[in-house]
Amino acid sequence: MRTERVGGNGQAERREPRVIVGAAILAGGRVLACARSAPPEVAGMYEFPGGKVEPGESEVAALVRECAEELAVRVEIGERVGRDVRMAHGRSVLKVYTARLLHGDEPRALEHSAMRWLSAAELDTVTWLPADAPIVAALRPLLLATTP
Ligand SMILES: Nc1nc2c([nH]c(=O)n2[C@H]2C[C@H](O)[C@@H](COP(=O)(O)OP(=O)(O)OP(=O)(O)O)O2)c(=O)[nH]1
Repeated sequence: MRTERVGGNGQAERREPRVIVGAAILAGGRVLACARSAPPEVAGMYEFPGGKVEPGESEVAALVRECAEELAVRVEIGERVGRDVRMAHGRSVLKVYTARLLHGDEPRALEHSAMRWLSAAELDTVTWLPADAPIVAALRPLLLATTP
């Protein structure tokens, strides 16, 4: 996917959208949802832990790094969940992967204001960031299939 913008020389430049990765951490038929603490417009809304992929970094490496930074956990990254979600008029794209906790690690909300483990039936009990809607929809059958 590419977006166009007009550069300083007045010509259209093409640039790849910024990739944002999110981890749908699954355990016991539940997924970990994390409440953003900032910025104010989205504070309290839920998301998947993650963030921007840095230049030269793989999506999996970015997820492993973000989960360590935000939750102090080690994770194994699994398959994609849902589709690519275009955000910010195509300037960025959200990609979510399943993940599982390793070595008995327990997430701690180092950067989020709250965390909740949600079952399929509880997915709609929090307000997700708008871009996450198609991912949450794709997660529902996955959670139902893995409910213990
Ligand atoms: N991590 C994450 N970000 C999401 C989700 N849904 C969604 O719209 N976003 C948006 C919110 C932010 O605008 C952007 C992620 O940016 P961020 O600020 O969290 O990224 P980052 O951790 O790399 O932060 P920074 O280093 O730039 O401060 O993507 C989601 O489920 N998870």
